[in-house]
Order: sequence, then C-alpha cells, then structure tokens
Amino acid sequence: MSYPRPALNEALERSDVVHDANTIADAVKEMAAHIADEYRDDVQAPLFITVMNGGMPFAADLAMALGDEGVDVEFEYLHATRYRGETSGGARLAWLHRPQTALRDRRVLLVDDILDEGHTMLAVKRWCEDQGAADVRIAVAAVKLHDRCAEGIEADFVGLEVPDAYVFGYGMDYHEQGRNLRAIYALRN
Ligand SMILES: O=P(O)(O)OC[C@H]1O[C@H](OP(=O)(O)OP(=O)(O)O)[C@H](O)[C@@H]1O
Ligand code: HPA
Repeated sequence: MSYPRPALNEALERSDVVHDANTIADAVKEMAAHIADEYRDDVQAPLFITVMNGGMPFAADLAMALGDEGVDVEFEYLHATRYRGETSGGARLAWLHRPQTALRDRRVLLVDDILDEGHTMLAVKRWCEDQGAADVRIAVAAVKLHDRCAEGIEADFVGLEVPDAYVFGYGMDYHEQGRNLRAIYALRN
C-alpha cells in the first residue's frame, strides 16, 4: 500500500452504488439456502474458510445465515493477497496466513468477497486440494463480469454480479479503505 493514499470520499463521489445493503442481504440469504442443501446431511460440519481480509463481512453474514438454516460450520481462515491495497493485482500471490486445521478428508467451503481474475481462488483451491481436502467449494459475494478470468476456476455459489470496474465496499477495499461500507460501489472510469 503506497502513501499518501487517495481519499475514500473522493472515490465515493466518482462511484455508483451497484448493490445496496438490502440487495446484498437478500442475496446472502438465498445463497445460504443453496449452501445449506449441500451440507445439511453431512455427519461432520464443513470447514468454513474465510479468505481474509476482504472475505470477512460476507463470511460473517453467510455463517449466520447458514446457522438460520440449521447448518453448523467450523471456522477457519487464511490470508492470501495479490492486490496488497492497490487497485490492480500483482503476478505473485502472497500467503500471509495458512489454515492451521488439517484439511485431509474434510469438506472445505472457501468464502471470499469477490472472484475477479480468479488467480487468488485458483491458487487457494489448489492448495486445499494438495492438503487432501475431500472436496473444495467456493462461495463469493460477487463475481466480476469480464472474460479475463483464469482458466479452471469458477465459484460454486455466487451472490451477485458486479460490472467490470473497480468495486469496493462490503469487504472490498479502496486502497485499504471502505471495507466496512454496507453497499457495493463501482468506480466510474
Ligand atoms: O480474483 P482475483 O483477481 O485474484 O482477486 C480476488 C481477490 O482479491 C482480493 O484480495 P486482495 O488481494 O485485495 O487481498 P485482501 O483481501 O487482503 O485485500 C479479494 O479479496 C480476493 O481475495
Ligand atoms: O474490484 C475489486 N475491488 C476490490 N478488491 C478486488 N480484488 C479483486 N478485484 C477487486
């Protein structure tokens, strides 16, 4: 993250709301119903791995909505970043924290804010598979609409679609700011 950073207020002035808080809440509830169907008959709770930092608000909402559906989850987290507070991603994914729970034979649900070019999820999913996970599913609050997504990766559960612009809010940052906004905003180019 380079300083001084661009101001969040100025970014908000040149942004549009793409999904408001109510729309996001409805999408999370609907996703939770689908995800619950996937796991409710399992003897062991899925390992619910939040991809920090961006995945945190969505993961919290989704976990509670799964609880409402009567489905328990075991919490874990990882931190892998390739944007590092910037608005375009680097080639290298930096692992800042790996899950400490053994993944062997576990069903894993990876939970993140956005699937954009997919490089982060591709690497994280492969790592989980290499650890011997029984199966790895991906839930994201939003998928960005473009044709630059890495081959071989897609989300199993998607809340909302966002346009091909830099988006922030609901976990997603604008230069490490704005993650705690309840709506999702897109910068006008
Ligand atoms: O599909 P991709 O193009 O790979 O981008 C998606 C990833 O980028 C963001 O993380 P970031 O690297 O910004 O780390 P952060 O969550 O700590 O901000 C976001 O939270 C996803 O994990
Ligand atoms: O558009 C985005 N916004 C915030 N974080 C992101 N990580 C990948 N794409 C984005």
